[in-house]
Amino acid sequence: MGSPPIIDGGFARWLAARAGQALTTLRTEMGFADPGALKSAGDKVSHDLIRTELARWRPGDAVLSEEDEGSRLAWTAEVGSDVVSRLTADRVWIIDPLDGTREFSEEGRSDWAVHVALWARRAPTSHGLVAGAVALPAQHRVLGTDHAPAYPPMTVEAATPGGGRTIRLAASRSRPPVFLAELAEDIGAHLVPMGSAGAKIAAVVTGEVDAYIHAGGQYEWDSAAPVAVATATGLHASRIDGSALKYNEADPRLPDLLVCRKDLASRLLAALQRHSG
Ligand SMILES: Nc1ncnc2c1ncn2[C@@H]1O[C@H](COP(=O)(O)O)[C@@H](OP(=O)(O)O)[C@H]1O
Ligand SMILES: [Mg+2]
Repeated sequence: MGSPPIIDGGFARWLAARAGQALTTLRTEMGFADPGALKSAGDKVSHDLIRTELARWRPGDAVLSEEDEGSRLAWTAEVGSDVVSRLTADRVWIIDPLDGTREFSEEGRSDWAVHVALWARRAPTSHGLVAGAVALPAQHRVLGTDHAPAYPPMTVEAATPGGGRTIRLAASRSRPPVFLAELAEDIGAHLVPMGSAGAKIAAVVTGEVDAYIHAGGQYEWDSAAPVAVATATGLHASRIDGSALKYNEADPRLPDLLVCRKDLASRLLAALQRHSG
């Protein structure tokens, strides 16, 4: 095997793709008879692969991974030195080895992903993410900041003044925000249930849906890599109150977000203000 790309964006794509291949192989080998075992094995195989490659190729960088012990804890004096090291590090890889774990364990579903993002202290962006890749192995694609996808094409109806195409809103198929059905009805939007934050943000990036709204709980690794890709593409990404998404915070909880086409952001933020309070 040759060396991976030196540039961080290319390296993130390489790493996410490799983990995605390992997950695809695992799904084939294990089958779907025991979903619990498949989920656990998937988390472990992908996490171990990513951890090993990061230790080998980026030994000086810190890592925040969903599958690390204690990763969900906010930093306090009692929490171990791993957490402290990422808070003083200049570069931190934020990893979700398997996003959409539930869907990964269901035969025929392709809405699961591998997330690899890099946060840097001296980043020019407010979210601090400088590279990222989202592998969607069952969709045979990897989206990455190294070759940021083109901005999603505007439909003919949306481009027509007064054109009233229904907004397509992606949301969690298992844990949608409690207020979302009402919000959708208010703005005449159509809900598209889907698993995995990465798969939903990828659907916004490719123009399959117009927006993704989440609230009620999530962690930095659920959105870091897909938000890096979405913002590199030029899409809007923020908290649902419009404030900036922040990564590598002492508390890794990042419970809500809005990712959407720029032209929809003010309308959706106004609707969120009416419904999410
Ligand atoms: N209320 C909640 N609290 C914590 N995590 C949540 C959550 N709702 C969604 N998530 C996480 O966000 C990711 C996407 O969720 P969903 O598929 O429902 O949209 C999943 O990541 P994992 O699959 O990595 O656990 C899920 O665990
Ligand atoms: Mg996740």
